[in-house]
Amino acid sequence: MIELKEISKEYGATKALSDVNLTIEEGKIFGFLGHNGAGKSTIIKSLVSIVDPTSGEIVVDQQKLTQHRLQIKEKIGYVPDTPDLFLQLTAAEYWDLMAAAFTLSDSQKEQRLKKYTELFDMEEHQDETIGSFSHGMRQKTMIIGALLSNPAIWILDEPIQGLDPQAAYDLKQMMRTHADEGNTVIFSTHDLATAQQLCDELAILKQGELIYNGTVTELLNQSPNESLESIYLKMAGRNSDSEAEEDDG
Ligand SMILES: Nc1ncnc2c1ncn2[C@@H]1O[C@H](COP(=O)(O)OP(=O)(O)OP(=O)(O)O)[C@@H](O)[C@H]1O
Repeated sequence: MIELKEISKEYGATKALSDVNLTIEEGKIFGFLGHNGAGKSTIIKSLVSIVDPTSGEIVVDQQKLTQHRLQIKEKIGYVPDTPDLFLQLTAAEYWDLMAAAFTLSDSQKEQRLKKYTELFDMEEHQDETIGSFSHGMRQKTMIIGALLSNPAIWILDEPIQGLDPQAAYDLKQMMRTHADEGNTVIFSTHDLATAQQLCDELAILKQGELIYNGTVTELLNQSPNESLESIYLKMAGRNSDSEAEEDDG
């Protein structure tokens, strides 16, 4: 279980997160939704220790992140929002690096690489440099790297973006399977259909504040005759800003 307790983050004068409280259970797909700049990546980067919250606490399986960073990082597979990393390495070299970081045995590495490179049509491209790949191929390279350790917590920042329909379908299936096996899957998205299709639980952020936490069904039940898009835009969109209403009127 992951607990976010009163998490705030300031970047200078910008308040990216304001007192966010959340609990994320195992065996679930948990989605973050929110407009550009709402704070999704900041939460995700806080979970994977790239960003340190200004205040508050993250607790994973009863361990405080600040006190057990390494043990917690070992549980996590992370797919960043930009796959433009390690461009000089070949895909195989990148996966070797990930396998070494998680101290996988050769047989574990080979078995998992075979499975995932086949699934993502990457076998033929293993020895090409990441810099020569399309956006989607870079994304697949990062996804495979994150899965090599069979992580108990799989965190993906806008993972569907840039994937072709087949790869997007395969990734969504893998996220479902990974959660059904008892792991935690956390992702951010702008795509409401993906959120509706995948999320067991949803958090909506607006300007760093948590404005909804619950299931998609519960959200839809709040306004039975409305689509998720309409409900979401009323909550998180421009029309919910009093400033915008004042400007209009
Ligand atoms: N390194 C940084 N330095 C300064 N401000 C930052 C930094 N990273 C994020 N911010 C600011 O924090 C706020 C939240 O950004 P964040 O990237 O978490 O949003 P997001 O919901 O992931 O947005 P998007 O959907 O556009 O990726 C924004 O106002 C952003 O400008």
